[in-house]
Amino acid sequence: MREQTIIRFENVTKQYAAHEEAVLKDVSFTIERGRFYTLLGPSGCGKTTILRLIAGFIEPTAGNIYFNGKVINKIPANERQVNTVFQDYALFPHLNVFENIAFGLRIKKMKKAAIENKVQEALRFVNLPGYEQREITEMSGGQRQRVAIARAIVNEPEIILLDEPLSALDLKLRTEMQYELRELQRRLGITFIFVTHDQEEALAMSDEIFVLNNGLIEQSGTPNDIYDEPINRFVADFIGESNIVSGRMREDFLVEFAGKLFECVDQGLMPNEAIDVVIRPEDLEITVPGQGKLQVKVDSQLFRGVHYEISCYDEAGNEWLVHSTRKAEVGEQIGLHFDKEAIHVMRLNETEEEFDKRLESYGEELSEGGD
Ligand SMILES: Nc1ncnc2c1ncn2[C@@H]1O[C@H](COP(=O)(O)OP(=O)(O)OP(=O)(O)O)[C@@H](O)[C@H]1O
Repeated sequence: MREQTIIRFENVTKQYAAHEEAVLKDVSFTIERGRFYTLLGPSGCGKTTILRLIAGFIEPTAGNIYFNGKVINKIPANERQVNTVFQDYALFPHLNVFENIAFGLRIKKMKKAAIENKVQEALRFVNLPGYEQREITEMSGGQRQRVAIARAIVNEPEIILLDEPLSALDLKLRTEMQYELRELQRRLGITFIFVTHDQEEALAMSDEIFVLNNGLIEQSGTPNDIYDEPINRFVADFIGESNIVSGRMREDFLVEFAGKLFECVDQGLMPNEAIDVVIRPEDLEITVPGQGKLQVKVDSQLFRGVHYEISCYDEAGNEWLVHSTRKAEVGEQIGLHFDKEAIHVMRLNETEEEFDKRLESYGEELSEGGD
């Protein structure tokens, strides 16, 4: 049986020039076969560098990259079972759709009839049957995107790398292509590694997300894990809109912020430990003044189509962003209610490993408590 792990990075560092700072710093992770991964992070954090290392366009400065259990640091790109879909698609403008897709197969000297079959199959996969003779210049952005994907899948790679492939498309087409790509990955069962700096795209598409910052993986996990339990301020801020305030853990299940004490579900921290607290805007509910857990004054309001985005301030001077279907008036005093589960306590400078252990210990205590 084939191993489930397809790619493994072991303490990989990449430095482009000897005197410059490393752009990847001692990074380790595994990629499992047949899943959809997203590398998410701000510009320059090292996403494309990871793709290039997997594709074989560059070599690590230190550490090892494994493919199906074997070190591949020095294996050239053309000998890897990996294909890349680039941001600008990198299609050949002087070749028609058929020839663009057939290109890699011709290089491999595949027989004409086999090429014909494979190209037709790839075109069916990306919903472009009948487009063989079209010129690339006569295709729309979304269609070019599909040709680029067909060109990657026709080689039957074990992994497809996608470097911001949707960034050139308008919002509507982009959303359509997100569905299409996700669906295509499920049907093909090939491992996809997708790069984006758009957190909504990452949440919508991925089985697993790696959040990168400054050459390090800050957190990895399912979209739900990362959205619901961000490990630190950076991740909480990067993934969706958040209210992040400084606080102190008074004792297990009791946290202090905005000058008050609140019941929470977190435990295992030091008494009086300084922490950050995250509450998502959609977890705050507007109540009449005097009720709710926090008293705030509305500072501004924006209509966002589905909800109002309301910015308010508490008496301690913290800003709170609220997503609500209820309208508020600028200057109005309102109360804010939230459940204790909506409070996410983040330890300052906690590593991902420590964070996972802490979460696991909650799980164990809960199940013990339930017995
Ligand atoms: N060939 C190179 N030589 C020197 N520095 C490089 C080279 N390629 C990338 N870098 C630098 O390495 C860092 C990481 O680049 P990388 O392209 O991996 O980031 P990224 O997260 O993909 O960013 P973006 O979203 O802007 O594409 C950046 O600071 C970049 O300037």
